[in-house]
Amino acid sequence: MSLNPRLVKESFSVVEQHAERATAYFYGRLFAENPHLRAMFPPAMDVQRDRLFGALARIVWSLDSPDGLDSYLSQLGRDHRKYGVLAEHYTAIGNALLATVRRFAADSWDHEIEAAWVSAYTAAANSMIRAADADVSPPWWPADVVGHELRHRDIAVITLRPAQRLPYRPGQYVNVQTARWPRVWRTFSIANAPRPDNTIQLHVRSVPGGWVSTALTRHTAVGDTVLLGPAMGTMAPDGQTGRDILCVAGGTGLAPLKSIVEDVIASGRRPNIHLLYGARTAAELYDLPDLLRMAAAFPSLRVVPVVSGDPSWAGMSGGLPEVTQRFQSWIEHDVYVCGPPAMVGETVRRLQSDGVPLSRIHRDVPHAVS
Ligand SMILES: NC(=O)C1=CN([C@@H]2O[C@H](COP(=O)(O)OP(=O)(O)OC[C@H]3O[C@@H](n4cnc5c(N)ncnc54)[C@H](O)[C@@H]3O)[C@@H](O)[C@H]2O)C=CC1
Repeated sequence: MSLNPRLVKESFSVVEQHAERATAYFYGRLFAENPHLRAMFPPAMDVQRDRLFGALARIVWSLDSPDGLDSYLSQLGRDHRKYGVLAEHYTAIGNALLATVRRFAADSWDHEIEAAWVSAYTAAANSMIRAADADVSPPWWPADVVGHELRHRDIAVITLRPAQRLPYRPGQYVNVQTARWPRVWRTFSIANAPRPDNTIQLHVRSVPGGWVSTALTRHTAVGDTVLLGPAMGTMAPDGQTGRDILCVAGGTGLAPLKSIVEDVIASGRRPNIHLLYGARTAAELYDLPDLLRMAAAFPSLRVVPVVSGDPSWAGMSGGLPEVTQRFQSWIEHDVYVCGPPAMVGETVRRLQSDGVPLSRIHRDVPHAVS
């Protein structure tokens, strides 16, 4: 059976128009046919549904880029070990997925499309299973909370010490589970470059209705334990380019960029680094004192705090996408952008229209932080 990305993409673009109903149908079908699998999922399925569809969309639209797809599937396969997923579960999931796309793309469905989906799913599942089987690291890491600072009424900087070393690259994120909400995992970026004592820091804003973010900011203290999944994500710094660096950080989107900045500094290279760090109010610039200390120690780092909604702020004011354009040209820079999705999208659009090649702009795919 050969892969036929075009047929899979065409039929998926029809299913995408009914994303919400299709994911509800998928899980309904999966649990009706395999009731024992329900216990592997969290009680509330809303975020899980979005995640499934996001991952599926990313896989389908990358079918023509085998290298990127394979590394994504390998990460996904390794990450799924923390749910206790076994090879046989992929058959149940594949059956429910096929039933779902068949139903929602019914008008154009035929044997050829069915064969294209079966072969794409089989290849994807095999990549995930292979990566999971080959992984000798733990499926998850218990980590002690060794520091908890509430820096703003709903933003905490939390320091964790995993029981075993958790390997990661700067710019990556981890899934986190708290004792308060078993089986509910949410992603947060690691905010520091790897340290000799293995501690990692997370920047967490509690969002309305956010189970894990609220548990971490309001109901977690030094001495508690959380669980961490393996590190994921592709926004790693490219040490080879020798170019200067621009980082544009919105709110707690600062976390992965701080890790990248620390890593560049630790590498001994001294490119000029501009870090534009934006918040709505001055009080929400929760990490500014620390960033200013870093800038004082490393003159090649320039930190510019930017506030978008506080008339009493005497420093640079405005929205990050527009403020980014007030400086010199960034055409020769490597650029990293992280923060609320709309801010990231608009900043990238403006940089691109100013002539910064997309290949030098790094952003990670959005992930649920709640
Ligand atoms: N905590 C973490 O580890 C990570 C968080 N993120 C994401 O970063 C974001 C941080 O959110 P908050 O701290 O609540 O940020 P926020 O809503 O307080 O905004 C931070 C900055 O982004 C700007 N901004 C917000 N919405 C905008 C829009 N529509 N257009 C242009 N600019 C806009 C604001 O003006 C401000 O400068 C979340 O979306 C989160 O998912 C991303 C990666 C890691």
